[in-house]
Amino acid sequence: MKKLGMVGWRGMVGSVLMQRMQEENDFALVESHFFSTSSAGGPGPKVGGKDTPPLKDANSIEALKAMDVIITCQGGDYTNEIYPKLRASGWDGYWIDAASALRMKDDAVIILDPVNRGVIDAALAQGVKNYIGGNCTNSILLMGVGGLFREGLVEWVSSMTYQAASGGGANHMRELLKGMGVINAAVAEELATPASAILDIDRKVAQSIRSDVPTEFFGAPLAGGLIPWIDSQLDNGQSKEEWKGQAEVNKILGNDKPIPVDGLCVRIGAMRCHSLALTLKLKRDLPLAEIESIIKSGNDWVKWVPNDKPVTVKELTPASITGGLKVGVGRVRKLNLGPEYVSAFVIGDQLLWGAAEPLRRMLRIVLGKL
Ligand SMILES: NC(=O)C1=CN([C@@H]2O[C@H](COP(=O)(O)OP(=O)(O)OC[C@H]3O[C@@H](n4cnc5c(N)ncnc54)[C@H](OP(=O)(O)O)[C@@H]3O)[C@@H](O)[C@H]2O)C=CC1
Ligand SMILES: N[C@@H](CC(=O)OP(=O)(O)O)C(=O)O
Repeated sequence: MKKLGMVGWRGMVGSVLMQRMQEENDFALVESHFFSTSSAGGPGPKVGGKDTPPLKDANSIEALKAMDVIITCQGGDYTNEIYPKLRASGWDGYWIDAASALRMKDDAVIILDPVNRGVIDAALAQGVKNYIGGNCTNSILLMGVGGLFREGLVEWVSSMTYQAASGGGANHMRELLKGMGVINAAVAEELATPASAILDIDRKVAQSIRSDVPTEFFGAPLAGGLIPWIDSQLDNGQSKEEWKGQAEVNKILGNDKPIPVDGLCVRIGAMRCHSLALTLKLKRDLPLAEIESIIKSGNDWVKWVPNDKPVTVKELTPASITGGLKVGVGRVRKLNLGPEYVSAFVIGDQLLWGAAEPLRRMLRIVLGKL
């Protein structure tokens, strides 16, 4: 049995990964070893109802070297610190990583197997050993409308995003909820009094958002608002998150000639569903029915939502999508811009296909079980 080292398994992404691996019985396929950066020697997690050996030191190159496969959700700082030392020590195992640190390296593949299994298989055949999960927004984009890319139909795509708090991490999710509570508390009395004036409520809410909603993690109030910037600022005016769109989508697809992908990335007050409002310029004027069938054929997780109001407001929402593997695709229609211009709204749980799911599937691919 191959030895699997799990690093970062108790963080937010790692916990979702652990849950999925237990659901799919992945641990039965490997001899698993759990690592920690902070509590080596402490008790390991229960897997399949059984205890695991004490935690190993995630900073020990010797301990890591004994693994055949390492999956890490520990973050980019850990990868930057440990990965080069591990390779320099002669380790030749498979490194499967949720962090962005190695994504654009020449010796790494961005993994999203329902979309780029061919790219992954070719890399495995060439002996590539580094397999990195994609940026959540781009993985959801491709899980949603990957069929159109597969058919070579996309000339360019503009992607305007609505990204959940979980993309920042657990503390960001907590900050959003605290902020919601602060706003509610500021007007609780008025809300309990039906006759109270709505403009008085609105004034108090605005005051509360400006002064009292916590901003420690997001740097600006998110509850009751939005933040039109995600990640750092680049010299060309893009945010880093926006830059990743074109860079990662084309690397995932293995394109020699890049398809332009760009748009604005916006943080909103959803918990863990990222959404994207897309404008796609297609290379041809296709009937809507054909576009629908190509999108549906993209992969088994596409949840097609017809462009009708009642079903859209019920099914194409975070409330419907959160916690599941289905990626909703709807609001597909021709735009006034011309017959090749098509809109789509894509929504997915960013901790599943956006983070954890491609990692556990890559383990199975390495093991020859998928
Ligand atoms: N958040 C996201 O949406 C996405 C994140 N990623 C990547 O995954 C990385 C990990 O992200 P995320 O899971 O959000 O990070 P977390 O902050 O939740 O977890 C990272 C590590 O923090 C340590 N830790 C310290 N205190 C606690 C605690 N109270 N509870 C749990 N863990 C604790 C754990 O390490 P230890 O056990 O060693 O102490 C844990 O593995 C990111 O840096 C990013 O590179 C990728 C895609 C999406
Ligand atoms: N940046 C994403 C989350 C994330 O972790 O992305 P990446 O894996 O590319 O660093 C967000 O905030 O929604």
